[in-house]
Amino acid sequence: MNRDEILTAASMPAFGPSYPKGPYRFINREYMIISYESDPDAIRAAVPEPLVPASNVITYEWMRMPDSSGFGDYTETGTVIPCLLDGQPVSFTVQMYLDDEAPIAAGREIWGFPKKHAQPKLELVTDTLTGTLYYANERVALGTMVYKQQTLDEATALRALGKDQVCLKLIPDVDGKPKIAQLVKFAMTDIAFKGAWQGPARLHLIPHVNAPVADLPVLRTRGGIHLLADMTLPYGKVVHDYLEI
Ligand SMILES: CC(=O)CC(=O)O
Repeated sequence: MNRDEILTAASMPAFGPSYPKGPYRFINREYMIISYESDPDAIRAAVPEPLVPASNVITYEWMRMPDSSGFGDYTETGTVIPCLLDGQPVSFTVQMYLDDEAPIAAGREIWGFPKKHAQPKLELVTDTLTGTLYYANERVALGTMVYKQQTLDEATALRALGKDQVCLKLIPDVDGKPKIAQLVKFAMTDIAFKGAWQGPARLHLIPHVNAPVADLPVLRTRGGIHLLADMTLPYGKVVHDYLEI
């Protein structure tokens, strides 16, 4: 393998890369997003400066991605905190759990998604849209929402899907010291809306040391939205570099 071949490899391992180069297109990406009130001190502790929490209402989300270029068929779940960055609204992803190695590796290495391997599920069970998360054989999250009872307008859904997102990317150097410590921003593009609904939802989070979803406790559930769309995840942009300060 020569230098050019090494530098154009899509990802590690160069001999059988975990994921190809982008763009990454998702067909029929389905979301169940449950909003809930949580503890303001716990929220502040989970948010890296200079991001500032926008409110004490945060979201716990499930995503089904049955047809994703380069990544395949997988399910993901995790916590997102609405924040402000230089006064602008962004969504900060605190933790994510998924069942597919390719997007775990790509998500962590490219954008800094806080992804861990686990067993999430999002499915329609009789009349109930149902999300679960199992970590190390234990159930740590259960979300339920009524199914397609009330539509949500397309403009609101597109605003939610296209909102700027931010991740904290942390990659150590060979000596264990930080090599990359950045906030990375990106937003979904080329969104093809396919449907959106809203309605009552419930969320139950169970304490677990290695999947600490319940460390942002549910004080009151506000409601859920259910979205279906195609979209592209583009590369990101560094908006804050902790090593340059
Ligand atoms: C690869 C990714 O990080 C995208 C996703 O799983 O949402």
